[in-house]
Amino acid sequence: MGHKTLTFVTGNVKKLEEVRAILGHDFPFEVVNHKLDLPELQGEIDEVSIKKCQEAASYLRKPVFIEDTSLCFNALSGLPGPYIKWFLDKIKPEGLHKMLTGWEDKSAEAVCTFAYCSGFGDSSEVVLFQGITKGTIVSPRGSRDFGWDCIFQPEGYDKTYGELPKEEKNKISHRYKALDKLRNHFLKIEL
Ligand SMILES: O=c1[nH]c(=O)c2ncn([C@@H]3O[C@H](COP(=O)(O)OP(=O)(O)OP(=O)(O)O)[C@@H](O)[C@H]3O)c2[nH]1
Ligand SMILES: [Mg+2]
Repeated sequence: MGHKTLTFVTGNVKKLEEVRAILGHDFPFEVVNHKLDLPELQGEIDEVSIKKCQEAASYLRKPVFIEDTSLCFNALSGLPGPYIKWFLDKIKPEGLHKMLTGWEDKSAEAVCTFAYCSGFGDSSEVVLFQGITKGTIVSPRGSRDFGWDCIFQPEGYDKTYGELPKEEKNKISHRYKALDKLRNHFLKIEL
């Protein structure tokens, strides 16, 4: 069991750190990282993840999994959504918070979608594992180590992801919820 591997294609070291921490030592597959900055199609969350996964699998010519993270503002009908990376790059956490000035509704959803492709080629089937954590967009507080953590305050908490200890975030996060589904899937199937 211990020698089975799963290839996780991501260029984001913070994601990789969280994935390893959340899956922990009990997960019977070794997660091997392949660092690749993949082209990302525009569209709805599921579509973006499916294409990203097929792209990675056909490039590496082997089964892989990828992850795509969206931050969806309810007042903006789900935007920035899968485009959060570019918004964050250009306007930083402060700008993201300011985007909601003028809107009473500051609620948001952090959406994590893992996609696994067991073959390669354009028609290969892709399985999705999605986790959603609801929260509120607040002015930046806490660690700026990772993306927009400092402006996302999960529902039921008075701290942002950036203020919570890593172990706490990893128990309630969008990524944790998605990985829980992925874990159950891989525990059930024989690779
Ligand atoms: O504060 C955060 N807490 C998180 O839990 C989190 N997860 C992702 N992100 C950021 O949101 C964008 C997603 O874009 P994204 O999914 O395309 O990622 P990426 O391009 O960095 O890596 P990858 O596509 O190679 O895997 C990128 O800016 C990520 O840094 C997070 N920020
Ligand atoms: Mg990306």
